[in-house]
Amino acid sequence: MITVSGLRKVYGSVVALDGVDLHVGKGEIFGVLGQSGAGKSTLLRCINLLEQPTAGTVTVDGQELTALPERELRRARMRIGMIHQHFALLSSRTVAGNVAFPLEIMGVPRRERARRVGELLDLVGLADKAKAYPAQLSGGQKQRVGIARALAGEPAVLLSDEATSALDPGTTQAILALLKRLNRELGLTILLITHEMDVIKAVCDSVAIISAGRIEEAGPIPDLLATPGSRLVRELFPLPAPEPGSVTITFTGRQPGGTPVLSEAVRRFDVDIDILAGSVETVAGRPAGRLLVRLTGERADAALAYLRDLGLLVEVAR
Ligand SMILES: Nc1ncnc2c1ncn2[C@@H]1O[C@H](COP(=O)(O)OP(=O)(O)OP(=O)(O)O)[C@@H](O)[C@H]1O
Repeated sequence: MITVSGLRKVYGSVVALDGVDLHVGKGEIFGVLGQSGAGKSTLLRCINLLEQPTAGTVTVDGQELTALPERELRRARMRIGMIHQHFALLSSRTVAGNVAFPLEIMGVPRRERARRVGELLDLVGLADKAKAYPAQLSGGQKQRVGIARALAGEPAVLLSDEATSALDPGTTQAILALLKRLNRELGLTILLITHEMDVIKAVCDSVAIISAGRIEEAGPIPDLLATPGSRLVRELFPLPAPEPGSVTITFTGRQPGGTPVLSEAVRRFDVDIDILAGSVETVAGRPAGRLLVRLTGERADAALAYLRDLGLLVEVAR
């Protein structure tokens, strides 16, 4: 749905994007994770061509935006919704007026506009706030208005620029749940940028980690969880450096659910497992995590092979 190839953006002597390749599949929630200054906002602005890339191409929904003349680009941009960290609402307009704004620009007739605004406010759970002004809303409600407005043009993709960074943790989870629901119910493709791992954990199917204008690693989260040495895994589940002979076991979310795999290994192979450190969390709706253990017993190697067969990533420190 979104393909970015060889994207470069240079501001004077600053290389903000240094050859970025990215592919976001239809119906995916794709997260770009990176620290401040990594190039996330520049990437998002280059994807909807608010910023002209120095080099490279951007294709959205089959249309190469970097090849379009300005007039066609304006039309194509209407199919790209965007939500912002600080909501970017018009303070002099009501909630309904804010959501109606893009429809006015598109020339949608008044009655049709009113109908669409009603539907969109229903969709985001704000039907009772149509006549309120932004100043009368909570942060979470303002972001719901932002989302309704972004959906007005029936976009193929929604870009989210740190949309939950200004919200408290509870409100963040509610907004992420709303995005997930829109993704599922409307088949909406969402590309979000964030510096928060919690956002990635809560809703993303795929992730790209960006650092100094380059993509360090990218892919579906279950694939990255199963990749030895993955930076995502190291950041999600930090562990102390393993001593020689100790074993790092990564639960990739792919092992059969409901099986207590470690106690099963202990029983079957008559080994002892000493857990030295670990963390397990729900990632993309599945339990995943890492344990640092010491495994002892005559059949320790067979126990490790058994765990590998179950889809766990097992690494023995040398
Ligand atoms: N308009 C600009 N002019 C000059 N340099 C810029 C401009 N916009 C961004 N940069 C530089 O490009 C680099 C990437 O910035 P960008 O805003 O994309 O990072 P970011 O990952 O979004 O950071 P943050 O999370 O702090 O917003 C930074 O070094 C920044 O200073």
